[in-house]
Parts: sequence; structure tokens; C-alpha cells
Amino acid sequence: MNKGTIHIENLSIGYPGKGDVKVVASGICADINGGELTCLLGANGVGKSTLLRTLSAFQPKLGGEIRIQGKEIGDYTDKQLSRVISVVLTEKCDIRNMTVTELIGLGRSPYTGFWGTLSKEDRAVVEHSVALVGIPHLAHRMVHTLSDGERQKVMIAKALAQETPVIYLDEPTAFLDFPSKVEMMQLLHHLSRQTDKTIFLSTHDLELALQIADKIWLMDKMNGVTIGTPEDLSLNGNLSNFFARKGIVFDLETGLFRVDNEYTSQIHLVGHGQRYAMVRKALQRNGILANRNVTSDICIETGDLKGDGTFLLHLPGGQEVRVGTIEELLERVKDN
Ligand SMILES: Nc1ncnc2c1ncn2[C@@H]1O[C@H](COP(=O)(O)OP(=O)(O)OP(=O)(O)O)[C@@H](O)[C@H]1O
Repeated sequence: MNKGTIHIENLSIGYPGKGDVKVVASGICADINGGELTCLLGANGVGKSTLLRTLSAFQPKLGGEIRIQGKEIGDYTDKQLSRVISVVLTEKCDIRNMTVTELIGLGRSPYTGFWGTLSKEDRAVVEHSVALVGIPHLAHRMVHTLSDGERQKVMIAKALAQETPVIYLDEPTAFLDFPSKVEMMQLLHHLSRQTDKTIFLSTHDLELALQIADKIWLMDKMNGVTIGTPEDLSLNGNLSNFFARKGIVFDLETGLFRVDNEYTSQIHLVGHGQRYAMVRKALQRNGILANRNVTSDICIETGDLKGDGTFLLHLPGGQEVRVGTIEELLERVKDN
């Protein structure tokens, strides 16, 4: 880990107006480390994009310091900054008549002359970036023919080709299906380790961020920015406070959020393993608290011990019913 590539001291961000100033957040103090993946989480409109734009010098800060590799951000020229920070935006760009390799080659522009001609070394960097992101099969495709997930990887390869110690990404998992979101976060985590770069991104994918990020920044209107490892934020209650909303509870055991069901009845459940967990989940989703510790006049054996693939429902009066699926089980339970 490369400690403190970015050092932030008492930073205020926002928008100067005609008479008044709109302060979006203030008093932010933090380090962002190289070799780590840092995820910025917060509700819509809380100021994540404003923060990212300020950190990348797209908009001026209202106050405080942002030091990158020891130098204040305002002391960098644009050209110097383009060799220190690369930014991956999520907006779909309408790029036509350009191949993937040509687009990634644009990442070399801080190093090329006016005409942007790539040297042999530049082409080697492009090739290496393509390999790091694992997209050699896309290299000759036209950019406008790519899927959202593929284009996102290409934009990351372009950022890698820019050879900057810092990469910022604005919601890189937006618009992706779930497996692609997981793949994208794993790729970024892997890249942070492999390249020792400082990778900082904003996201609404809380569960993924909690499982993959090294550091989490929680941004909210009341408390500003709270920073820590996902585990520390779990233990010290910051995560549960942050997402304290009716119907959502933070499960300390798993370190993840779950829907807080309201129960209207309960069923004694016998079994263990995955079948037990799935039956319990289905019943709880239907407002029935189900586990080994509750008592009830009907009882369900989840069948994992006998292993014949059925669920056994004990009804009042000693009657037993065997069913093959959780769907049937739910119907039987509702009938009783
Ligand atoms: N150019 C601007 N001038 C004044 N206020 C702005 C400007 N751009 C954004 N804001 C305001 O600053 C606040 C933060 O906006 P920002 O876009 O940074 O939030 P966000 O957390 O990125 O939201 P989202 O998750 O919806 O993308 C909002 O209240 C927004 O209305």
C-alpha cells in the first residue's frame, strides 16, 4: 500500500453563487492511498459528483487543501495534472468511426505531440493496458458496437494508458447488469493491487462496495464524510446509522444489509444448511418468523438430513405432508 497519495485537509466543496455560496460539504480531512480501492457512497444529490469534480480539479474547491503526491492541486499545470489524474465518466459518449485500440490510444495524449502520433512505446503501453483489463478480443472492434460493460472496460483501459497514479471513476457500475457490476468492481480492486494506483470511485452499489472496497467514504448531509474500512464502519455503527431507514436493517453478523420483515406468525423449523436457509428466507419474506428456537403447532423439516429432496410439513393432529418445492410448501403453510 502506498500511503497518502492524496492528502485532503479541511476541504470545502460547493458552488459560489452571485451573493451567496452553496456549500455542499466542508471540513473533509482524509488520505486516499495507492494500492487501494476506495468507494464513495451517498444518497442522490449529496455531493459525490461535486467531490469527484473538485478532487480532479474540474471545479475549484471553496477552501482547504488537496495535495497529490505532496503537491497542492492548484500548483499543477493542466498538462502536469493529465499525467497525475485520469477520470472515467459513465456518460455514454457517441464515438463513431473509432476502434477500441484508437480510443485507448487517446489515453496517451499527455505524452504525444500535437498530432497525437503514437510511438512504439506508446503502442506498447496501449497493448499492456488492453491486457490488464482483459479485453484483447475487443481491440479491433468499433467503439459504437460495444455493450455498456465492454465500453466501460475500454474507458478503464484508456485511463490505464494515461499512466497516472490516480484514477477517479464516476459511478462505473451504473447501467451494468449484476454480474457485470461484480466483474467491474473485482477488476478495479485487482487493478489497484496489481498497479499500486489510487483508485477512487463513486457508486450506489452499497453491497458490492462493502464486500470489495478497501475503504468506504460515507457522505451525508448531517455528518459530512465518514471514512473507514467497511468492517470498522460496521462495528462502530456508522453504517447502520447512515442507512437507518424503516424496513432496512444492518446485519452485523454478515456485514450486509437486509430487509427487515414484519412478522405476523411463526413456525418451528428443523434442519440446517442451504435448504434450511432458503426455507427460512421464503417464510420470512411471507411475514413468518421461522427458526429452530420458536414454537408453533405446525413444524417443517427441511429434509437436508434424509436427503430425499423433499420438505416435510407436520400439521396439527399428527398429519404429515411431503412437498417437493418451497413454492408448494408456502401454499400448504398458507392453507393452514
Ligand atoms: N452547477 C451547480 N450549481 C449549483 N449547485 C449545483 C450544481 N451542480 C450540482 N449542484 C448541487 O449540488 C448538490 C450535490 O450535487 P451532486 O451532483 O454532486 O450530487 P451527487 O451525490 O453526485 O448526486 P447523484 O447521486 O444523484 O449523482 C445538489 O444539491 C445539486 O443540486
